[in-house]
Amino acid sequence: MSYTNQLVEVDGLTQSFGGRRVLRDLRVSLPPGIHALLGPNGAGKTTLINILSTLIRPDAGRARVLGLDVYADRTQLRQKIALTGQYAAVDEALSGTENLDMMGQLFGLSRSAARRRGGLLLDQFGLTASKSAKVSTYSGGMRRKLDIAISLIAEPELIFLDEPTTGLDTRSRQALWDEIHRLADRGTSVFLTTQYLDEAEALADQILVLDDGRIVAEGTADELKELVGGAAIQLHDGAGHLQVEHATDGTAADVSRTLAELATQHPHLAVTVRKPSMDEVFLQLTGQPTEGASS
Ligand SMILES: Nc1ncnc2c1ncn2[C@@H]1O[C@H](COP(=O)(O)OP(=O)(O)OP(=O)(O)O)[C@@H](O)[C@H]1O
Repeated sequence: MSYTNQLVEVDGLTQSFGGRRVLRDLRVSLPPGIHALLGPNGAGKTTLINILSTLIRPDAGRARVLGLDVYADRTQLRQKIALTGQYAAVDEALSGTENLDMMGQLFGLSRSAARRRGGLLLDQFGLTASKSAKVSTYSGGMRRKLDIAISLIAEPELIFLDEPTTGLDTRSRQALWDEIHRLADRGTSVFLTTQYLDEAEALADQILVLDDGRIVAEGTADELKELVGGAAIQLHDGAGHLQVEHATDGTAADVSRTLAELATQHPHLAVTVRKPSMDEVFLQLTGQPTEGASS
């Protein structure tokens, strides 16, 4: 297998904790870009992100990120990636600005560049008013935002975001989405886990669905929707009960031909063209609704 140019290459990756298999013989190959890992609670998402970001040594199999082995080349790899979700980088005794200054300079930015970019990130995440206060006085949400800002300061080649918007307010969530798009435009790849399907759909080029330690589906949001069946024409009675469902490829020609047939048989039923939502896709693939499912 050639590992050149791939962002992530995983082959036969297996991980167990206390005799329980959490990842099962994973095979994944991802080009640079934005990738979302979706899965229900306990599916193994954090375990996979921890292996790819060098925090855990896998039991068996190979994993390469940016062409580097996650264990053998971990020192080199750590200089090219950033990981959020653990608050590990945040120093409680320093202010928000000081944390960003320090991490920016650790990643090789000049003092003035670190201060400038740090100021921008503090502003984007709504932390400007608290920038001089010690982090020990921050709320949980504020720490989370600062953790994300810190990981974005050096514009790494690849950033891992473990459920980055869980618990964030709408403004910060939007700020993070904007920042992810901006980073991607500048060539930084993103690998994120999320329970929000709209987030995966809005951000990711490719979505991996992980269930019980296995990748059960992979593709763009549209490709995943195709997997659970394409569009359908539905006819409802006056009480809103579904009476007839007819598959369609969704094209105008097919919809109009099908409707012409249905109209003669059921002239008084109401027509809807239904497309599967990402929530339905997720439910069908994993058998579980998502926490973030809105419908
Ligand atoms: N260090 C560990 N020791 C023992 N069991 C672990 C360890 N880390 C994870 N597990 C178990 O492995 C399984 C997968 O956990 P993981 O955190 O990877 O799932 P997840 O998909 O990220 O879930 P969530 O969405 O709830 O965060 C869980 O059953 C968890 O309890």
